[in-house]
Amino acid sequence: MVMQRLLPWSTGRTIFGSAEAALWGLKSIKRSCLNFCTAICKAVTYMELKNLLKSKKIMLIDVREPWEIHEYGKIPGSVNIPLDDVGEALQMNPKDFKEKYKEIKPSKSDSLVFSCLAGVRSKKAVVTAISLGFNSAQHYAGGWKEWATYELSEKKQGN
Ligand SMILES: O=S(=O)([O-])[S-]
Repeated sequence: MVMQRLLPWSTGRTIFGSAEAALWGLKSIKRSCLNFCTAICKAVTYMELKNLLKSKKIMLIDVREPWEIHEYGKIPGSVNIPLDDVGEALQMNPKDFKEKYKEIKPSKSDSLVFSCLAGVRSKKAVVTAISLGFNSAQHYAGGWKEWATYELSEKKQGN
């Protein structure tokens, strides 16, 4: 009798307890992912990117959508691979990559820098690239937004 009275309460508590545990688990996973991204996503500055581009030692991959590039412009020398295609592109065979992107496919030891508008998508691209073994992948957190601002002010100063 006592057990019967307790059962609904205890079942409810169990369900509630499980939901609470699941929620805590999800929050903890989210926190870990954010920490993971922050820890592994190395970022380059505007000046570092400029120097890297000059040295031709990197492949700069712009992960914005093609329409954004047509509409707003792009960092000279960048290759457009939209974020959703990054994983597939980095797993393509070199011949298909060359055919599709008109560039030599980077090797896992090559330096990759991802950029987007303001650093959100490029950070995700770094996580994808690193998960595929491109361990020196970095991103330009300032993105097109910062690049365009700096370039404009450099032009105004006549540099
Ligand atoms: O390009 S963005 O994802 O930073 S807005």
